[in-house]
Amino acid sequence: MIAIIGAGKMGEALLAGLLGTGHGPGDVLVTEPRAEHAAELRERYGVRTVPAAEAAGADALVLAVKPQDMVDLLDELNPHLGAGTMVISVAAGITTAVLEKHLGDGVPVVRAMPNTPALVGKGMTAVTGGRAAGADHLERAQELLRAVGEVEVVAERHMDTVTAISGSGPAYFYFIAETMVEAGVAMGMPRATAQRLVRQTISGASAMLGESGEHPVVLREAVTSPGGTTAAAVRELDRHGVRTAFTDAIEAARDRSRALSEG
Ligand SMILES: NC(=O)C1=CN([C@@H]2O[C@H](COP(=O)(O)OP(=O)(O)OC[C@H]3O[C@@H](n4cnc5c(N)ncnc54)[C@H](O)[C@@H]3O)[C@@H](O)[C@H]2O)C=CC1
Ligand SMILES: O=C(O)[C@@H]1CCC=N1
Repeated sequence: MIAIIGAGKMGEALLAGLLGTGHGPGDVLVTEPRAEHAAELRERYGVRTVPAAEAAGADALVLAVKPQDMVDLLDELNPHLGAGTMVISVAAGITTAVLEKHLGDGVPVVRAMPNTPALVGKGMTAVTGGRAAGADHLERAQELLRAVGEVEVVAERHMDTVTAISGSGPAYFYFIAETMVEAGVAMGMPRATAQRLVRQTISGASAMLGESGEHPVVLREAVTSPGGTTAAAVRELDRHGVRTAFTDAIEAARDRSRALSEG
């Protein structure tokens, strides 16, 4: 039995991803304190919603509450944990040391950082194991998360960078998409047309990146005709320091993830 505690944006994406890839609604318990949302989840997915103390007996607990709510939740779960229950936290910044401190040293914990494309089975998750997590626990966590996309095992020191790159990463693409749509509208294009062009362009570009195995520079060069339109656009991006802005943004996300571990 898998229990998802906190079915907000990320918890629900994992729930939907798991149910879409072979897990039945009877295999998953959900804890969600917002009563109205809990009712929607029961209706939409056919899962059972239960209090945290009951969910704590599942074989694998996936904790998807906000980092700021995590310590209270860990303290609430601690007395109810089943023997051998593995705990997977997806919270940004919450270290395996914090999880162990509040759950007990012998509890196998895995810190994971997924992203919302898990909802459509295209997630990217990085995982790292705590002190009591053996190879079998890490394998079980990977197997569970592979249901919603790809999984990479990383050293814990990289987890804040993972959060900044793949955890928050989808938002950067939506930001670009939003900007491209608005640019089209500003130039007089009907909004629906701009949205269609941008949606298919970004999903086509992503598919090429994913399927070709080419470095992004090679793919960008193939679009950049000598003396043409793309070169003119890229020159403007460079003039405005967009590369530096992106690097600074990703560093800010990494630093925020670090700060969240300090409470
Ligand atoms: N949204 C994203 O793209 C990603 C989020 N995460 C992590 O997932 C966690 C949740 O983030 P979001 O889903 O964006 O936030 P959210 O605010 O949408 O979801 C949090 C959920 O937890 C519930 N909750 C609060 N206290 C609870 C408790 N004591 N027991 C059970 N449920 C409780 C809330 O009602 C809410 O549904 C965060 O720790 C975040 O760092 C990780 C990767 C990506
Ligand atoms: O914004 C956040 O804090 C979470 C973690 C990664 C993506 N969303």
